[in-house]
Amino acid sequence: MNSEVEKIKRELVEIGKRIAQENLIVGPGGNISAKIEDKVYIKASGVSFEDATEDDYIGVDLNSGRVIEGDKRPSSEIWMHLECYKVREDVRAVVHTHPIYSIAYAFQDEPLKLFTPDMVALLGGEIPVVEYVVPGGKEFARVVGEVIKNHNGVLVKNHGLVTVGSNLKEALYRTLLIENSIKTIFIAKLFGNMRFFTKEQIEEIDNLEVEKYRRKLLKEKG
Ligand SMILES: O=C(O)[C@@H](O)C(=O)COP(=O)(O)O
Repeated sequence: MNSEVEKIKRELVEIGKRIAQENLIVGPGGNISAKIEDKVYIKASGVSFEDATEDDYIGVDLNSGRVIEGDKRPSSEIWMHLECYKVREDVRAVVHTHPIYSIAYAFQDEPLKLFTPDMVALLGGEIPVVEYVVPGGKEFARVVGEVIKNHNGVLVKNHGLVTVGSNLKEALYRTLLIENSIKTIFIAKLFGNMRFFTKEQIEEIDNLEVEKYRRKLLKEKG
């Protein structure tokens, strides 16, 4: 195994454990992957993030979906992960989780709009909601891929959240930020007031040199 593969598998294990600690899934729910050239390393199906070791991350050929490394079955969401890489050259990592607030929010039929500088800098735009699709198939992959062409995440009704990034950390931070932002909306509505950014405010933040620097750092270092 080459050192790049060893490194990515170590990172997959680490990020998977963080996902479990953050309660973004329960038991074997959710899956993550990372791309190296024309190979994708993805969690094995049915394995819990908290238990997963490096051997539970399976190498799959990006174009055919054929297993090329590992002796377990890859995640049932392999087609969705491959589709995210195929629709966007810049995507190098995919995180799929089942976060409580995100699932609840998706029933509102409203895209998640931006209301903090972090959201503008990290999410890069609103997060759409799509209708429920049977998990694990090519239709699910198609529906998610359609949104990922132009967005860094998608909320799937009755299911969960998918985020992408140029590395695993960026994809994970997007998941955490979406879940936290939805918690904020929930609390703000209890207090009684809530205000989203205007188009002008978003553009203003997007053009700030300090935000460009922060974004660049995360993309480079992961
Ligand atoms: O919700 C599902 O069934 C899947 O999307 C899932 O999260 C876990 O599937 P595996 O990766 O096959 O364990």
